[in-house]
Amino acid sequence: MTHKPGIVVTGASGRMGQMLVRIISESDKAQLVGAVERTGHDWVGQDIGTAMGARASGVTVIDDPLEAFAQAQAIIDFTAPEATLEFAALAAQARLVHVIGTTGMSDAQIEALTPAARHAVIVRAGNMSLGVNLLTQLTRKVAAALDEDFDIEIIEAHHHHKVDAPSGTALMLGEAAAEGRGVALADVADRRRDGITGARERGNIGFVAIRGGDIVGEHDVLFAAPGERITLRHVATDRGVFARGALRAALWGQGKPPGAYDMVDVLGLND
Ligand SMILES: NC(=O)C1=CN([C@@H]2O[C@H](COP(=O)(O)OP(=O)(O)OC[C@H]3O[C@@H](n4cnc5c(N)ncnc54)[C@H](OP(=O)(O)O)[C@@H]3O)[C@@H](O)[C@H]2O)C=CC1
Ligand SMILES: O=C(O)C1=N[C@H](C(=O)O)C[C@H](O)C1
Repeated sequence: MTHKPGIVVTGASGRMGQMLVRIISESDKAQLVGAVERTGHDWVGQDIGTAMGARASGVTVIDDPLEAFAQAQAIIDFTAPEATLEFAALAAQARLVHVIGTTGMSDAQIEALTPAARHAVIVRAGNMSLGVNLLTQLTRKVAAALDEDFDIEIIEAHHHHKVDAPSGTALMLGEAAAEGRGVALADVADRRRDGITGARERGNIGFVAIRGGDIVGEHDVLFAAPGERITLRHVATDRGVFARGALRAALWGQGKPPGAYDMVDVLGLND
């Protein structure tokens, strides 16, 4: 029998945490070996399956990440920036594959992952779906083909619980558009529109965030010129696409040299 990599899910009670627990439990390529929640969380001490209202899984939710990581080959982490930094240090100590889906990280927080990536395989992406990662490639190509007569706007929509804006995906798409244009996103990003903003600046890449209801995640890249418009669109209707992407990343990372990777590496989209 082949060895199935053991995976720990952090933030196991969250929307993505529960989806990951389900997807890993159904997989014949990996096994769930740990579920971590914050100290004081109601689910600590309970079986993760039972806490989710499903069948008992044999995995108890614990609040000591290091204890959980000791059993594992990979952790999948969709939590919050401060927590992700803490988990990265521990995953590096344990030489694990650390798959990071957490968004809303500042540039300084992303930079702070660098020491961990010397010891661990870190796969980080603002969106783990195949569709969005393909969309970034298309966005880069379209942006490279068009001149600044085409205003680029990135419009994203998410559920009302989401705490960060623009979404991680919107920023990935913005980076791709800026790369296509041969400019730095930081120089052209327009993230604040309120009041008398003045006319739109030529060459800027604008971001618009919609929050409402249970929208899973929708992203449009609009290229608007006088007389014509192009829209590239991705719509996620099921969080399973992110969880399956993350599991694929955790498996892909096994045996890879330490370093910082993304889903384009995992999916081989640059090959
Ligand atoms: N890259 C991708 O493909 C995707 C990324 N995401 C991102 O994943 C993240 C989580 O999203 P979602 O599941 O909807 O959010 P939830 O709020 O539903 O879940 C977050 C989980 O992380 C836990 N958590 C938060 N802060 C800490 C902390 N400091 N220490 C320990 N645990 C912590 C929460 O616990 P508690 O409830 O106790 O706070 C909760 O269990 C977001 O950043 C989101 O943008 C989401 C979908 C796809
Ligand atoms: O918070 C979410 O839900 C999502 N977050 C990611 C993001 O910020 O882009 C990915 C996905 O769109 C869902």
